Amino acid sequence: MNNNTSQADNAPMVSVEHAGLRFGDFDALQDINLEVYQGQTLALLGHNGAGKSSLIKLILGLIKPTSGQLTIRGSSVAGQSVNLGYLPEDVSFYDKLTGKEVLSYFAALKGIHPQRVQQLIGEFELEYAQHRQLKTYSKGMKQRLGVAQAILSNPDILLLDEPTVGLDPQASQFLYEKIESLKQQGCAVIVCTHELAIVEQHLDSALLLAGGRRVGFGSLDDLRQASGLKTQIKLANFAGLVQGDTYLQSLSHQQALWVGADERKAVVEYLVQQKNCTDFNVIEPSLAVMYHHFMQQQAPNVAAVNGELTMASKGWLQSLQSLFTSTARQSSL
Ligand SMILES: Nc1ncnc2c1ncn2[C@@H]1O[C@H](COP(=O)(O)OP(=O)(O)OP(=O)(O)O)[C@@H](O)[C@H]1O
Repeated sequence: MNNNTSQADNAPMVSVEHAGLRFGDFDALQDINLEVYQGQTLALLGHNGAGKSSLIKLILGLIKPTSGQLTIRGSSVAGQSVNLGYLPEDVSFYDKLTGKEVLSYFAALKGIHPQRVQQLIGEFELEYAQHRQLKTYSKGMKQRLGVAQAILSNPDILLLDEPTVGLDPQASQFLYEKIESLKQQGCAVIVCTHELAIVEQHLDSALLLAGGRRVGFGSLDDLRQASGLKTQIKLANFAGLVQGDTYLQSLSHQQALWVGADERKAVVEYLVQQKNCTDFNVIEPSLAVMYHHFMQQQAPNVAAVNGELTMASKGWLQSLQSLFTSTARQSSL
């Protein structure tokens, strides 16, 4: 892993241009564009079936795009010699092996020194369980082992498919701390997740997918700008400040000010200049709020299922419809 070059003059580690992926007559991905740089984390977000895992498989070179192109450090995936680490969605190892045996097996496959195995067992706090069979491991222990396996070779690019699913908050935090330290060493991290609150604290950019299409891409600030969602500014002395101030009155609604991303800086500067404004709190739209905003923009294709918003592909909607029809038919018999 090389972290000597600065991000600014660096070529992207991963670049995807107008990539599409078809399974038969079904478009799993359409016109996807993204870039990920050294030392950055990209979050892949989207509803079930949006195409996140398919995109990860494209980047890994496990499947080929049916249109567009994908390059790793400027070379086509097929010709690249970059070091990739991967944690699949449903990580499962042979459960009669011990944790140490699993890591040693992968290290031997990749020609990695056994010392690295012992180092990772220590880093991932698995010393106490290293000689136990995996069938005795909890979900969190297996997940830690899975991430340790993914970073055995000090990868340049690390792809994690739902790494924190089923983990308690502390275990999730632990994994993201590991990801942060890999980023510091120059690793580009791509993480696919539904856990927006935690990934929001660690991402550099996010790609939002709906129905196989890109519906948002960029840093949190870029997404805020693109969404048009407003920032809330809560004033400790709301009435005292807003009364008689036509500028603040124009921004006020329900005991707070609401400002667009482009006017936020000016409003904050204005407030700082007000003598009786001693305390205010700026609340940006969260990643979760923006996620729902971008998904709802796809309203014609969105179906509410089990109380959750789910983007439905045409085929999926049709099968759901026929299921309802057949259930209705059965109940009327
Ligand atoms: N091998 C395949 N053949 C046909 N269709 C596939 C294949 N793999 C995936 N798909 C379809 O492509 C779409 C995207 O699937 P994918 O697994 O990438 O979604 P996802 O965003 O990772 O979903 P989840 O959040 O549920 O894991 C889905 O409609 C899925 O059924």
